[in-house]
Amino acid sequence: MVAEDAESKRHIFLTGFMGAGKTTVGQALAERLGWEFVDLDRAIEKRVGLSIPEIFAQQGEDIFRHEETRSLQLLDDGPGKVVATGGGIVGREENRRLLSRLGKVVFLDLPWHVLQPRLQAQGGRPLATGAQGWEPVRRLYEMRQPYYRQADLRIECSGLSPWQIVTRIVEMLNLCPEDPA
Ligand SMILES: Nc1ncnc2c1ncn2[C@@H]1O[C@H](COP(=O)(O)OP(=O)(O)OP(=O)(O)O)[C@@H](O)[C@H]1O
Ligand SMILES: O=C(O)C1=C[C@@H](O)[C@@H](O)[C@H](O)C1
Ligand SMILES: [Mg+2]
Repeated sequence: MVAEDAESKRHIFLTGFMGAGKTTVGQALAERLGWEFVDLDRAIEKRVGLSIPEIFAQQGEDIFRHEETRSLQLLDDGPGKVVATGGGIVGREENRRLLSRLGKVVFLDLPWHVLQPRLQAQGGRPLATGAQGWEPVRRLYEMRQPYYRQADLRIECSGLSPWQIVTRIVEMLNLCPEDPA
């Protein structure tokens, strides 16, 4: 059992829907802080030896979700890391407990009308292909909002560059106030 003290809450987790900028902002935040960056989706792909679309197609979503929880449990005891999570990580209660126990959770909040074109342009996400139209994806977005909103910090990202978002996170979490952006 990990104690819920400042020492155990060392990581910074970026959460938010698919396409919200977790990877982009996470990399920039890690660079700004000089911390290691971890992308949980990439960590799962490496451990399983398959891409996320392959895991969903060959093993199913349940196995993917199991691996997702595992990837949180496997975050080691080393120094704080900036962690970009998968868009669905907030779906499991166990994950939500792990996130808040292990670090500060930052929700990158964007309205659906900004996210949808990004998802359409990029493709490659099993739960957001648009193959059944975009309404089921929008519903998933809406369903997850209350869970994302349990974060320690919510950043309204509309109209902000990744670097501006990073500056806001650093300021709001008081991460290195002596170091100007
Ligand atoms: N603040 C921003 N302003 C404009 N475009 C952005 C911003 N942040 C990210 N993007 C762009 O949005 C797209 C999605 O970003 P990114 O891959 O970082 O999101 P994500 O939340 O990690 O998505 P997922 O993990 O679901 O694939 C990319 O094309 C990225 O360049
Ligand atoms: O929102 C989701 O459920 C997902 C988001 C991606 O980051 C991946 O974790 C996977 O494609 C599932
Ligand atoms: Mg990502």
